[in-house]
Amino acid sequence: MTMANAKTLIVPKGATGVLVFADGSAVFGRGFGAVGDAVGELCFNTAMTGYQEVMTDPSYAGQIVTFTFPHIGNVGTNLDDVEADLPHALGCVVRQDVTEPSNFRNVEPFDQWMKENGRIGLSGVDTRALTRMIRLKGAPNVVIAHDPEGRFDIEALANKAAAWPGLEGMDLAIEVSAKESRLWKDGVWKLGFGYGLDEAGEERPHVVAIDYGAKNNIFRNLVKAGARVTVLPATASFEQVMEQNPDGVFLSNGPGDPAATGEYAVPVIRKVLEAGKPIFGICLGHQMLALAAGAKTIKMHQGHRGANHPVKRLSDGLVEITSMNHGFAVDADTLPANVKPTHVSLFDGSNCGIELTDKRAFSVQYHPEASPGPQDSFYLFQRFVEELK
Ligand SMILES: NC(=O)CC[C@H](N)C(=O)O
Repeated sequence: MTMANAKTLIVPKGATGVLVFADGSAVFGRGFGAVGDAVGELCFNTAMTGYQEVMTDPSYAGQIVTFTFPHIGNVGTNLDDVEADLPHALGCVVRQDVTEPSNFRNVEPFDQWMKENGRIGLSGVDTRALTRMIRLKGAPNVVIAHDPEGRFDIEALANKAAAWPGLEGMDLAIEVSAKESRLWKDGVWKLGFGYGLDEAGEERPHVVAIDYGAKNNIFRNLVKAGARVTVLPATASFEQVMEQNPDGVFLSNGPGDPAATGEYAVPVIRKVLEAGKPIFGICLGHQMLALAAGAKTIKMHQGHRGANHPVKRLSDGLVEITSMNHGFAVDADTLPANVKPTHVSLFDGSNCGIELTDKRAFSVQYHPEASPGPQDSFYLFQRFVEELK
């Protein structure tokens, strides 16, 4: 890993990719995937598996992911491990070069998949050193660039990184959300019985999900727990939500600053609460519920991204091993009297769950659908769907 100042920088021989920081420092390596450059926030993920799920999680919009696990791409890409149709992370930084895929499920090599989807990769980087740097200084704004000829104007790229306003104050949900309402069918078909009906032919409880950048596996889990799901765009009005005749409302995960998305989402959620409809939120959805209840969210120093985050359930002390991906958090000190904290991170004590004491609404900061535990947190989907029956 080479770091130097933009003015004195010489691109090392053989370097075809680079990460450029706003202060002009740079990390060189080998580019893969798409050619070009992209600007965003650099964050690290410590998960040892699931790179395709990470790359396709819409909550990574506006971000470049550096993986601490060295072997990324070695099982290629497939049609199952996707949280959305496209990768949403802008790019990724990895230790080892991407090798030929070796897996029976592989349909396309990782580097080719990245290229086809316009996503930039950088390999040959000491990603653990990069991670330590982020831990020390916080998540930086960077440009990732790939040029097979190794021609990089570092100063121009540094200026681009410096000019990017950063995730704070940025609403990205609006960009990645579904544009139209639709029925969620995938999981129901896979379970082998008709849409809307359960095994006994009974109507399933109807969950109306507000999509701020939802991961597909959340809907699969709602269906698995016994619900049928209608997905609405992030900007859906209270009237549009109620038109669907929901038994309950789900608030999805999503990218960007929750406070920015909250500007249009919170008034809708408050009305849903007043109407007495049960609510369940995950990640950004958790932050939305907290904001609607009157709490505040804050930007974290480095965020939580990985698949082994221990979370304590306060009701009985049970510890769940969870998957996380968030760079903002609900400020526990701002929770109003009618909001009870239900879960807490054992890494840093930050809030990981809430419940409203005067309404049927609860939410978690982590991802119960991602199942690293593996099933530690599925009870949340069951609890919500039972509530609706
Ligand atoms: N996964 C998510 O929903 C992330 C929520 C929010 N964008 C954050 O970074 O905190």
